[in-house]
Amino acid sequence: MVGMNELNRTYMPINSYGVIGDCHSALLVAPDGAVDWGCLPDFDSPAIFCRLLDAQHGGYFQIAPADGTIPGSQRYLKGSNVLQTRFASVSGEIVLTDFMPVETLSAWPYKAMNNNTWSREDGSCHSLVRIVECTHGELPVTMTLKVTPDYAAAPSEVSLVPGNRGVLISGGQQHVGLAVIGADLLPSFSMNAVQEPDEWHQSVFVQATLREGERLFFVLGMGRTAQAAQRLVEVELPQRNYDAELAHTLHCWRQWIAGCTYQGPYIDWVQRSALALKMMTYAPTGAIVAAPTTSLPEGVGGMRNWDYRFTWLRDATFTLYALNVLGFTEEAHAFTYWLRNLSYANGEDLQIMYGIRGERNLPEQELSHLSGYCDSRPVRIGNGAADQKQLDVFGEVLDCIHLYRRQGGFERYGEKLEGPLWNMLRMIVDHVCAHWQETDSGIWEIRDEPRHFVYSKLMCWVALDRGIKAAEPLGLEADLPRWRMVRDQIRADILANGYDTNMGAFTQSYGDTALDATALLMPLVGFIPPDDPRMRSTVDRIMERLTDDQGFVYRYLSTDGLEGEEGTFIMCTFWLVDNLAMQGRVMEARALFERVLTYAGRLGLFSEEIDAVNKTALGNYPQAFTHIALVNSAHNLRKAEVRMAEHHTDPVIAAIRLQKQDQ
Ligand SMILES: OC[C@H]1O[C@H](O[C@H]2O[C@H](CO)[C@@H](O)[C@H](O)[C@H]2O)[C@H](O)[C@@H](O)[C@@H]1O
Repeated sequence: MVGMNELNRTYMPINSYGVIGDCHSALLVAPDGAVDWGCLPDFDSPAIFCRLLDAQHGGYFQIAPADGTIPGSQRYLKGSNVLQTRFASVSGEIVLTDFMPVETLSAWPYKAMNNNTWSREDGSCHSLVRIVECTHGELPVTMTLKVTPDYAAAPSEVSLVPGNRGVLISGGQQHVGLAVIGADLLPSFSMNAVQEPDEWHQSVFVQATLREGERLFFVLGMGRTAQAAQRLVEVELPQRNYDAELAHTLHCWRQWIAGCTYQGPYIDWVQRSALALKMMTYAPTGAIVAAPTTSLPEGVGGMRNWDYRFTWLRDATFTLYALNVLGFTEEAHAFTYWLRNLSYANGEDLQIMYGIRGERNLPEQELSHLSGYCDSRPVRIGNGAADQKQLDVFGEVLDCIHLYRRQGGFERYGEKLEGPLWNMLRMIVDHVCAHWQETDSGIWEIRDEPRHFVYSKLMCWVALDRGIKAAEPLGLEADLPRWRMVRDQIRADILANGYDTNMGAFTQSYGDTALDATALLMPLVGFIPPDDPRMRSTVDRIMERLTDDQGFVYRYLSTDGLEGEEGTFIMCTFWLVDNLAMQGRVMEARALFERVLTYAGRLGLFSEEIDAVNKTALGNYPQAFTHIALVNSAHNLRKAEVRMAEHHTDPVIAAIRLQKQDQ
């Protein structure tokens, strides 16, 4: 019998998914107990579960009541990325606990750039643990496992391990082992494999009735070879103690989040964001992905579908900035190692993004055999943006190292900025001096003619500014007179060419009247005071002309060389929150911030964009950019509220206000 949950299942809202990870990869788990997205063992491995991108052909791994009408509700165990899905009915309740075990969440020590998850000698590695337990009454349970290796492009061979001990599946270069533990104690247990209509894949079904207190463990691992997968299922996985691994994994996440220094309102949101960001770090090398998914559309049915399972210098340094704000520095330490080990000959040669092991070659391909999330084609893997010139990334790298240095990061780990890292930064600043006047593709990676983007110039200014601020006090080798001169030139250039006096706003690019949300970053990077009249009117113009009916911000509305439309960009809305807060418009800022929060999924996770018409989540998920900006906005709101309270003349009222904010 096939459970109802497998029938007629199409697409779930993007932000309805729970996400679990082990800092090597992350999986998306739907509230009906189905893992619909999974690239194992690493973020950039080919997906073995991709029902998220093709409801008919993509693989998935579901554990749920046989009665598919029983709804599941998800929550994270407090302070962790361990996910629980509860299914309750009149006859009984089952609880599904999903996690990827971690030995440590310390970002240190990693091994080398060419390192990956295949770290054990026998070629086995990290795993997905799914524990299903009946907590009262009794309930028939179904497990369905459909592995579709290589993004469902490779056929697979399935074999059941005798004695109901598990399943082995091989296809393409991927070898999966599923160990089933506890079947021998359940007389009702049955397991069988059924050919799928596509003839390429088989699905494995388990049926069992669980009574109160009874449990089944399903543990999925990857082997480097078919033999390694077999050894996993027959020898290694059954020997492990999953209660102990769950306790240890919980302890690791809770110990990590306990390091969060943020105190203030929205703490649960901030901590969930921090936990999501940490999940996007790749422990073996210190890299950080922009999101663990590919091709979740920026417009449903459209072609704006991109692969985010890579490390953009921009996204990664923004992530570290947010983690730094929260008091986490180890991740920045690990990232500086990744950065230092990138291969490049000079500034020209430095890419804007790399693979998680520093790979330079990320060819963009379309997977035409997948229909895409809600028919949003094409599904892409790889990302052509890797070959673009984007001059802003230099400023982002310098700014991130600047904050890390100011927060004592180098001293904390007994390191110095001098040496290979400074050589790299100096090379970057010199490169900026030589190239800041050029056009580029900008932060939004437009696929159109390069332009003189104001934001790119702004971040060139930041690169110079932070370079000077590091070199001056530390006496580091630098062409300071040139750096100071170029910094001033860029500033004058932006003010002369990037501000439209008729419109009263900083523009997207020189000689253009289009607006761009990145203008909101100008006060945040210290280029201009937040209450400068030019900044105030820019904020007003953005609120008038670059927002939807909820006041959410589009990144731009100008052409970008791509077809189709997209939603409002959540990170940009948070930048507006920051600007309002910094201008003292704290009530407006808080209202906007709270309105955005209503668009999170039930677990507090966000994708990249919001559909202005249907009010649904769009884009890759969970998206680092959004969670970074949420953290920064909570922090900026708190600072603005403290400032307001301090300036209130009546100390009693000020104290009451502050107390209220802390509740
Ligand atoms: O809009 C077109 C571009 O969209 C993607 O880029 C966006 O995501 C990146 C990762 O988060 C981010 O760094 C960039 O600022 C965003 O615009 C896509 O990766 C690009 O290939 C595409 O051209």
